[in-house]
Amino acid sequence: MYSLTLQPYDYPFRRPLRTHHGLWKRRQGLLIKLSDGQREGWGEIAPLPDFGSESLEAAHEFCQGFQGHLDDGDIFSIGDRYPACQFALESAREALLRYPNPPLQPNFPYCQLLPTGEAALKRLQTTPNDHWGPSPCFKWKIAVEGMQQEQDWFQQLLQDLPPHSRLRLDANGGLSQEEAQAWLGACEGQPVDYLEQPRPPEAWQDLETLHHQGVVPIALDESVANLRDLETWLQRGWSGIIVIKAAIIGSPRRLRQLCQQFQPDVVFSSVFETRIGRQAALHLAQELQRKPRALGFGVLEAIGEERQ
Ligand SMILES: O=C(O)CCC(=O)c1ccccc1C(=O)O
Ligand SMILES: [Mg+2]
Repeated sequence: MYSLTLQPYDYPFRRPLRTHHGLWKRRQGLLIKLSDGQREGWGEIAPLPDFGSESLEAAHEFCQGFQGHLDDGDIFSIGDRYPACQFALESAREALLRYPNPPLQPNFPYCQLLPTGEAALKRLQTTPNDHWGPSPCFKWKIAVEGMQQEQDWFQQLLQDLPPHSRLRLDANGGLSQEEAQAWLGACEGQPVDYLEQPRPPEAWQDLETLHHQGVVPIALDESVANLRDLETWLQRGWSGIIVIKAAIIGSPRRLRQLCQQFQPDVVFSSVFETRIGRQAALHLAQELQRKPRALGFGVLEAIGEERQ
């Protein structure tokens, strides 16, 4: 039996982030503490309803239902309607079992999220190259402004990248199939890791088509936001990249099982959680990410330092 304490948080980003889903200004979530009297473990509920997770309100109400006490059986029987709660409570339990918990730094580098639109160019132009390390990785959001404008900026961005950089483009499902084809054309021969979620999840055949063109790998993100969708894609034999937003995907235990069974090429990625959720996600990344790909946790410069 554990005691459960809930601590809501709400902090504004120093810089709001623009994506195809809109303007994002703050992060709200719920820190949870499990204690067994001797040891404690923290977890974080950082929902992303745009990606199909439960809302913060639903998660909060669900956790309040335990009235401060729960056991392993409760943790492992949380319904799939509460993926962020599954992640938070299971990872708090794992942190408790590891207690006292040494901070962990996996050896993978981070991919730096650039500001959206033209601001990315300014960021690169005003930052000394050596700030980014020897072989930097950057992510840039697209499908926010018009395509021609973005492709012009993209050409400039390629010029401005420090030597030996890699770039990831994330459309958040906002391109038409024709636009996605045009982006693949623009990326050909360029140092682009992948084009992330060019089409919305319902256009899954378009995503397969784009990936099989073989120009630049396609990464799924919104398409695999929960374990059921992830399993569907893996059973269908998806051979492209899979972005794992650990904080919203659901049960870490079931995620481990799927990764062991299918050995997918995964990249772990932030949902702008605090260091509590990030720590749990990085533990999973260390365990489950097979290729040494930059982790999608280079987000502090894009949104500003968390106020925790
Ligand atoms: O994945 C990364 O490199 C940065 C994180 C990121 O882009 C992101 C952060 C919060 C919510 C959605 C997304 C996204 O990948 O679409
Ligand atoms: Mg994405």
